[in-house]
Amino acid sequence: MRIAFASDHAAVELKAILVAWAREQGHDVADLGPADTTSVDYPDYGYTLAAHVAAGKADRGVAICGSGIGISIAVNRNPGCRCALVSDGLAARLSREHNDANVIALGARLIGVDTAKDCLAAFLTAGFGGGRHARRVEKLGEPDLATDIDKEPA
Ligand SMILES: O=C(CO)[C@H](O)[C@H](O)[C@H](O)COP(=O)(O)O
Repeated sequence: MRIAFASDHAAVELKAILVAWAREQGHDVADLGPADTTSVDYPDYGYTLAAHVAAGKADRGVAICGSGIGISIAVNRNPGCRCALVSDGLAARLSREHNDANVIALGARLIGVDTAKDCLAAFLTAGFGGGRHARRVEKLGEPDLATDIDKEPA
């Protein structure tokens, strides 16, 4: 699988560990940076990753910052991405089965390496469940609905 990784300065170390792990598993990995721990802004790297995934250059994306929050918000600004902030393997699996997430976000300051690997392994192996979940994911592809003040819940 083609997997793209990006982070901010807070997560360079965890990113390097996960990149190496993913390569060991035989995946085709792109590390979109940053390369060192010089302070950077998570939107810059989140947007780069989101554009990469939305353009079809990677099948899945992994976005990491200190908490995972900022970079997940950045990635979700791209309508071609469904980014799930996860902190355990079950949430990562559900992000695939129920939400067809194509990006996960991790908080390097909040979870340990083993948990991060659990999240990544589940994210890479679980499939989308379809059915009722497909109807809901389709609605996520209509961002205009989120700003329609007259819209009643279905
Ligand atoms: O976006 C975040 C919080 O929502 C991330 O945790 C960032 O990595 C964090 O804000 C960076 O903080 P720093 O004090 O500049 O290292």
